[in-house]
Amino acid sequence: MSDVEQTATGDLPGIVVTGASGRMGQMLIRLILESDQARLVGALERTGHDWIGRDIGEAMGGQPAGVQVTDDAVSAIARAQAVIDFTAPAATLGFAELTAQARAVHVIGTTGFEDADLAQLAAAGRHAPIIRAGNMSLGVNLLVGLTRKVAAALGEDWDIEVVEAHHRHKVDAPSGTALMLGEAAAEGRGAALADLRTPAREGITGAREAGTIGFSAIRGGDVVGEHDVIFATEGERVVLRHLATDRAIFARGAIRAALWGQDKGPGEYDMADVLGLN
Ligand SMILES: NC(=O)C1=CN([C@@H]2O[C@H](COP(=O)(O)OP(=O)(O)OC[C@H]3O[C@@H](n4cnc5c(N)ncnc54)[C@H](O)[C@@H]3O)[C@@H](O)[C@H]2O)C=CC1
Ligand SMILES: O=C(O)C1=N[C@H](C(=O)O)C[C@H](O)C1
Repeated sequence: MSDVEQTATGDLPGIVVTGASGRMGQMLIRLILESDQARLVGALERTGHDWIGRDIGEAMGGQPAGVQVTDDAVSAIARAQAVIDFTAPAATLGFAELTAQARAVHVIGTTGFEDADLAQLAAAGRHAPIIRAGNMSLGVNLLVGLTRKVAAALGEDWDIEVVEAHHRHKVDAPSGTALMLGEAAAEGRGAALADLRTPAREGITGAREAGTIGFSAIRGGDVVGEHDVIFATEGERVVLRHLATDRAIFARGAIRAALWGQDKGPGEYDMADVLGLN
């Protein structure tokens, strides 16, 4: 590579990918290596993972990428303008402290947070931009707006149910996307989801309580992600549906968010901000 090319590449925002060997981690690394708008400056995995010390391109079965997989998050994040993080809640909370210290953009795709975790993320967001969404795809973020509108237009005699399906490896339920859709439906009804949410049903549950929002989760095979918001009343149903068939939709959204965040101040943002849907 010539000096001119090196300088041009060096000016691009440097991105660290956490959970580098994961389903989303590998997809992100592939797309960043192909991108002419960002460069890969780090690939993080958990301590003890057998990819630590290997070139990430080779570990993924391809050409060398010139970036070694590491568990040294402090050093990797110190080099980053953005960290894209699809791991697990405990790991993400640790990375949020480091991105706050490094003043790097933290793009969080991880799902399954408890309320206390979200309070910790809010604290980190006072030092650097955090962009978090349970789903980074354009389609789902459009569906969120539609769900809010339909819920606002239909009265309480329309029952709302969110049904989702994912691959057999998924560890959290309801999915982050299902919760986004449920929150949008609740907002449309002028309420908080916590006040309307009905968890998964089993046994003699009694009849459905009017005005509540129900959740059901299916797990199996290699389903990438499917979400239905069902509005049901006597005699008719409206179903809003999103089907994901390729994880690239989430990775493209996350990279777009990392670039969008480069000139943003500290704060918590979501994909509606990134996509200009607010
Ligand atoms: N917001 C969105 O658009 C999407 C969110 N997700 C979420 O992203 C998360 C990950 O999903 P997948 O990639 O399918 O899971 P995965 O299990 O394939 O990958 C997670 C990776 O994180 C790594 N990891 C765990 N702790 C770590 C640590 N402390 N340091 C570094 N690496 C660590 C694991 O070793 C693993 O390689 C889940 O919470 C999932 O729900 C997934 C797809 C889209
Ligand atoms: O774990 C997954 O795979 C996915 N997780 C996100 C979620 O919890 O909604 C997004 C997508 O549905 C895939």
